[in-house]
Amino acid sequence: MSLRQSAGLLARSTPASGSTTAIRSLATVHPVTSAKPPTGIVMMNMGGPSTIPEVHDFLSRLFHDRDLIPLPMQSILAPLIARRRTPKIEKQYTEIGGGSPILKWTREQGRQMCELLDELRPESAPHKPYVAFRYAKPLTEDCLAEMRADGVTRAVAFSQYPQYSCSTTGSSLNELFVQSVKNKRGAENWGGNGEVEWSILDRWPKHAGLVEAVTQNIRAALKQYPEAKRDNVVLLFSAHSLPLEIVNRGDPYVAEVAATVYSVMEKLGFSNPYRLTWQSQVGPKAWQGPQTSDSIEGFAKNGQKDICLVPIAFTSDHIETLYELDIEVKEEADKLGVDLKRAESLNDSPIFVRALADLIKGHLDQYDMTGKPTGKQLGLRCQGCTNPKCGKTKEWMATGGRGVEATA
Ligand SMILES: C=CC1=C(C)c2cc3[nH]c(cc4nc(cc5[nH]c(cc1n2)c(C)c5CCC(=O)O)C(CCC(=O)O)=C4C)c(C)c3C=C
Ligand code: FES
Ligand SMILES: [Fe+2]
Repeated sequence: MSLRQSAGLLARSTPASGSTTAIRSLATVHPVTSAKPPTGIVMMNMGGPSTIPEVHDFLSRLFHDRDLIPLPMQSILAPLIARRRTPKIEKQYTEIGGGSPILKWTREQGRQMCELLDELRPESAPHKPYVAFRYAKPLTEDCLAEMRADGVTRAVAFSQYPQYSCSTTGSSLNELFVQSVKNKRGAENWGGNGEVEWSILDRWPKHAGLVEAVTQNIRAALKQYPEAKRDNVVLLFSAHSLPLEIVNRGDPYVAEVAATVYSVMEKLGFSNPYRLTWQSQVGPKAWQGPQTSDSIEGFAKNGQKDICLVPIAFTSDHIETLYELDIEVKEEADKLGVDLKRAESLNDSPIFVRALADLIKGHLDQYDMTGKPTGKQLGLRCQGCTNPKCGKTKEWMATGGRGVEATA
């Protein structure tokens, strides 16, 4: 299919369901040269260690993040936990081929998305993908430095988590705020005083292209079961769990994951029975359940032995699909006599890449029309939020980046 044909498909699809918020922030840029600077599309995600020697630093950054895991005496405990956990996690990344593929897939998704966007929306072309990972390179500060070198003056912060959690997208946005403030201070040292106009695409749990891409992967996985059994295979949607204390303070993630699942099932015409389960709990606290592995055991005991796993809260492969589901959970399922298969992750699915381009096009159109500095949903703090960083980030967004130093 040509890019133009793809663009036609996109034009017919539903407008972006993600909320669009916009901020204008002062940040450092080089003086703009005669060539038009690119529109920056900043792909925000947690990242993963691309190689085994990067595992320790990845875990160390992760356990230092108070937006994800608030620990007592964080600066003392985080390095200890990271060091203790490193050998086990190194082994897991070794078993899945020597590292996380998340950077490879993000770059590929970004490249194809921007190629499409240049055709779909010439008025904001050229579009350039930038990667801002929270715990692995390239980090937010690396991303901002690259944008500065390219002379970017307009950028979209694009969360790669379809469903919003304050522990994931919220953490990335808080980091973008912190690093942008540093960048602004850097600007004065550099003598530059350019302006980057930011807008934020923070969630897209029911986007038609996302739903269609997941649905296609489920249909392909179901084809691997004998026809006689196919319609009764249980679709077991599996998402990374959240500690209950985060759910109970009002985090929207669990509800938004459920919204994605229901949209996918609607698209499938409720062809199969299904459940939503939760995986990857870490540590002794209570987490959202039921757990994916317990669910398989329970279904097996009740005589349901045909199960298809569907990863639903992450858009590319990672340790939780390639190790936890494909190795650990699969081994358990085999012992229980369960015929367990898995729908592929979205990775470089052409429908998914078109969905990404469609999301950004809808977002840019909406921003150009409304120019609104903040979206309603992103502006609302959780009812149980006590994290001052969330307030400052949202204030920064709500004031369109003005008074950025005062709030830092
Ligand atoms: C939507 C996805 C994710 C949510 C929500 C999430 C919350 C969350 N995670 C931890 C702790 C850890 N997560 C780890 C790895 C990891 N987490 C996600 C996704 C979500 N996490 C992914 C995709 C990955 C793997 C990255 C890759 O391989 O590319 C880890 C490190 C691995 C380990 O030590 O087991 C930890 C720790 C918490 C505490 C949390 C919610 C508060
Ligand atoms: S924890 Fe949700 S806004 Fe702060
Ligand atoms: Fe996680």
